[in-house]
Amino acid sequence: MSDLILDHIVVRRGGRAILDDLSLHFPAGRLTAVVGPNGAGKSTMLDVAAGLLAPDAGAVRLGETPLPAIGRKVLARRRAYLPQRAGVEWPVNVERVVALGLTSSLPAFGALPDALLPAVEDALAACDLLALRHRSATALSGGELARAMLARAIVGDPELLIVDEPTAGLDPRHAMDAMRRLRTRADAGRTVILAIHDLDLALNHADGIVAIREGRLLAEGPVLDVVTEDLLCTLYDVRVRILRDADGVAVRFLDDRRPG
Ligand SMILES: Nc1ncnc2c1ncn2[C@@H]1O[C@H](COP(=O)(O)OP(=O)(O)OP(=O)(O)O)[C@@H](O)[C@H]1O
Repeated sequence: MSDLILDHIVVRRGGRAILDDLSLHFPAGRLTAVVGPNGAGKSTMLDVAAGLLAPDAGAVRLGETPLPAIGRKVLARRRAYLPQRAGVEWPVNVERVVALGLTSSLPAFGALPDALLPAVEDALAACDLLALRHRSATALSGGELARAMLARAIVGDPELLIVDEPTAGLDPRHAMDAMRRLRTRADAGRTVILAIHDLDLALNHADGIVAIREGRLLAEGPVLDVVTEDLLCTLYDVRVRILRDADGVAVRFLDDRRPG
């Protein structure tokens, strides 16, 4: 199992640096939540971390090995990446969508190869999709599709799992289930990175936090050490209360502009 290291990453678009000298360390065996306001650079950073976007400067390493030195096929086996707004263009059924996380080539119709079935069954069960396995992916609700996409990302049990907003559109039970799945992968030694706006989920399930604002690192470290009301206030420009009790942590944003 390998840590993922981002070393002085710069990405420029339209004449400005959208990632500005960003250095990060994502340890193996940890679930790290990447947080920050819209446009902070989270998805861009995940694209770089996944090896899908070459930075204008800096380097990414998985363990000791620079990502570009890992062959494309090997990298596809070692890491899974679930982008924001992942979708399905073709009316293939859910179990086939999930199986495509194990192999890049699969006939559009007919039974799945036996060798793929155990892992596909596990991923379908983990994401509460067994009852939907024969449904066309183009006929799923938004949350059901998000679960199918997460199942596809986890089905191969990759060493590096990068997921962008996997709980967006999920109801509370399925969102918590999704976080628990990611937690389980991290506990099994995988390097798990997720971008997320739901701070309650992030704070209650992640080990580490990376806070990014305007393409720069604002804070990084264990959740309990790093996340404070001051940090969240600086990150989002909103007053914040962090409430703690025996059930966990909750973040309340205080709307100063609320009428009345
Ligand atoms: N191809 C591009 N050309 C110009 N600007 C871009 C391009 N891609 C992204 N950006 C800009 O880079 C910034 C970072 O975008 P990114 O998608 O990484 O943010 P994010 O933190 O994931 O935001 P969100 O929370 O809204 O998903 C944004 O201001 C975005 O408009």
